[in-house]
Amino acid sequence: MMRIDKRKLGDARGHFSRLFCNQELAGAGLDMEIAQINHSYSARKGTLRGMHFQYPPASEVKIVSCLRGRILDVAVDLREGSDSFGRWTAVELSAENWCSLYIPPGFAHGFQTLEPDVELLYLHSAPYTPDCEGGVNPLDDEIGIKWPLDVTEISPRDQALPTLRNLPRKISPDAATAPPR
Ligand SMILES: Cc1cn([C@H]2C[C@H](O)[C@@H](COP(=O)(O)OP(=O)(O)O[C@H]3O[C@H](C)C(=O)[C@H](O)[C@H]3O)O2)c(=O)[nH]c1=O
Repeated sequence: MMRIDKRKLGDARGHFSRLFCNQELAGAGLDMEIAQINHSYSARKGTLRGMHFQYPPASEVKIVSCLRGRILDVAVDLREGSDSFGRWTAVELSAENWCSLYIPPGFAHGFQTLEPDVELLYLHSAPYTPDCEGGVNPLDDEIGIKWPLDVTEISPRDQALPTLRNLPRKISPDAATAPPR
């Protein structure tokens, strides 16, 4: 995983920044072609979304940016055979810090809003493929994500996601990623 610190080019009018550049990413050894861009809005502080991923052949890179408000963004390593399998890591993303998170294939992604009225932008390297959708429970004690706030909103689907030990299958890191276009 990588935190991307985007440059804000400011002047008297405000600022400008580059949200995505595959040339710059390639320069940092990160490979990404955009297949889909998603935008989510969460009204309440404490909203929990996740932990989501897609199985091969639609496993995907995600680059997540917080355009409004502030979140704790979390990823869990689900790659079969990984030394950090089942471990989570978190980064605070906000409109203020203007950082993005690069999440490679094989990681589940989720977040909790730390303010009301949060908007997120997702860049995906694979299209939404319902047959490849996967998820792991964000409240699984075995993973032990330390969410900072009491959960105020969570979808029934996310509440019912399997725990780590009940995942139907792991994600083979060398399996095909985004389907051929
Ligand atoms: C991703 C997607 C979803 N949908 C449908 C499926 C559901 O009926 C509805 C909301 O999807 P979902 O409940 O998965 O939305 P979130 O819980 O906000 O999931 C999102 O937030 C978590 C943290 C992520 O990492 C996911 O990539 C991202 O999809 O939109 C579509 O129609 N097209 C799409 O591309």
